[in-house]
Amino acid sequence: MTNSTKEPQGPGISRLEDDLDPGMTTTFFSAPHGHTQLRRVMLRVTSGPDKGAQIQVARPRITVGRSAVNDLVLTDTSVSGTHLQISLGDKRGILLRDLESTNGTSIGGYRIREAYIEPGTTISLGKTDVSFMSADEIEIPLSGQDHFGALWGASPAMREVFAILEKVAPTDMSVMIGGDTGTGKELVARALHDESKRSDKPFVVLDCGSLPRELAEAAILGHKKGSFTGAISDRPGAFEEADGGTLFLDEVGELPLDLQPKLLRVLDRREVQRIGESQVRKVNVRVVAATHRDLRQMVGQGQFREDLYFRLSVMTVDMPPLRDRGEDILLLANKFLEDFARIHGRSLVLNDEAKAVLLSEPWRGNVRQLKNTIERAAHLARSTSIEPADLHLGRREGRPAIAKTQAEGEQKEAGKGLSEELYAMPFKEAKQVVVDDFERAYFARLLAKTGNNLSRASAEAGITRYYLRELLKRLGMHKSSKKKAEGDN
Ligand SMILES: Nc1ncnc2c1ncn2[C@@H]1O[C@H](COP(=O)(O)OP(=O)(O)OP(=O)(O)O)[C@@H](O)[C@H]1O
Repeated sequence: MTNSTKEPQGPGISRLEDDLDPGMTTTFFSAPHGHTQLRRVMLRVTSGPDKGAQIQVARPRITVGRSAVNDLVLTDTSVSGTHLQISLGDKRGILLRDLESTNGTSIGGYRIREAYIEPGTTISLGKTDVSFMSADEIEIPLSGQDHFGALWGASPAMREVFAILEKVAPTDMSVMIGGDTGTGKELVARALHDESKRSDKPFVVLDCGSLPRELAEAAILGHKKGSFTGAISDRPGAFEEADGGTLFLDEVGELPLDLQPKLLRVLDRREVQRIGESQVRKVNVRVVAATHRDLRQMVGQGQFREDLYFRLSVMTVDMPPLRDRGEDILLLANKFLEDFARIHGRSLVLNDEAKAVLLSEPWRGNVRQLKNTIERAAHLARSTSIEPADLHLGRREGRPAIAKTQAEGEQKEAGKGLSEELYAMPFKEAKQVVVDDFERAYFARLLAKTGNNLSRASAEAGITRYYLRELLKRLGMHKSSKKKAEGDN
């Protein structure tokens, strides 16, 4: 049994590469100009109900399990939907990870949660043994460009993404964009639209993560006046609004399970029926979706519909984290300084020490965090040169406490209770520390009060939902609010 006809995924997807085997995608290592290395891996089932089955794949993450979304699909009933994952993108080696399977994953009789493995390792799952074997390395071309739309990057990982986007953009293919927060998923969706023949038609964003459950269906399908409480006028849904153009389903993994068949129906039939209406309206929409979650794992765990997954993932692009593409850090930082100069009329450069600090950061918040860091530093810099102190990095551990005590009444006297350390800092830096802390506390309380409902929270705060979402993202509070909201629903 092989699943080599499965839709390929990840950067370097071979679907468009005639010279590569189907199912092949890439893992990149430092490479000569114009090409990147792929490592093709072979898995062979050596015992169990599927004995003899084997696959050859070359993609950054390979999964094994019973669901059809896996690269190696097993029929063994003691194996979980998505049982285990093998990651080739980790610089430290080939990482095997059990995906919280019911019956566990073992090597040499020892149950493991995570382990680095070598070719030749036998992995046991359920009643099945799978031999992990190495295979040959091949090369695929990289884009000659260092940007695609507003997306910049010169690393092989980004050039590989650009090469895929250049080919996919002019088509009507559905694209699923994966990757951590702040890696540029929304920018990819916009660029795909801008570079397509639909560019003069609408680009509509539907953030599935912040849609209140009771309004989600109407947001997708639209509604007729009076069809439910609050439906005060006829309204088109996202598909109608995007007609002729592109609909970007952001955080699609957060879409409630019971709504997923409705979305699938619209995608299959290319028509919508507004809530409360019998009329059917034709729509011509290209769908691009994004998620920071592992959708294949969600499918395996029954949290996301398999048919919808395949419908949305005709092509999959995984955005590499910034920590894996050090070459891009200074390029992006300089781009953000150019943007700053254009907007504020002030040209700044990074001094050598500041560059070294940037290169040593782990960038957990990815490009968004880098952008915020550079913008803040540009505002704080006292000369035309940005110094390490302006970057405010490495302060997290030793960050000054804002208040020594928050006791009632003590705040009446201006500044009473503020840490002495703040007074020792330059004014702008101190103010930023205080404002950051205030914003975090304010929005934490607001989200708790409104049950993480962004629409209600923005109304209470007197700001737009879009602005609230941007603020929460900047403060690193966006995802947690979504997760909580999901639990509430
Ligand atoms: N390659 C890039 N070049 C230039 N700017 C980038 C790049 N990647 C991300 N950015 C900038 O970083 C910020 C975050 O990007 P974006 O919102 O697209 O990320 P995301 O992956 O969609 O994040 P989230 O999952 O949190 O919604 C934006 O301001 C965007 O313009």
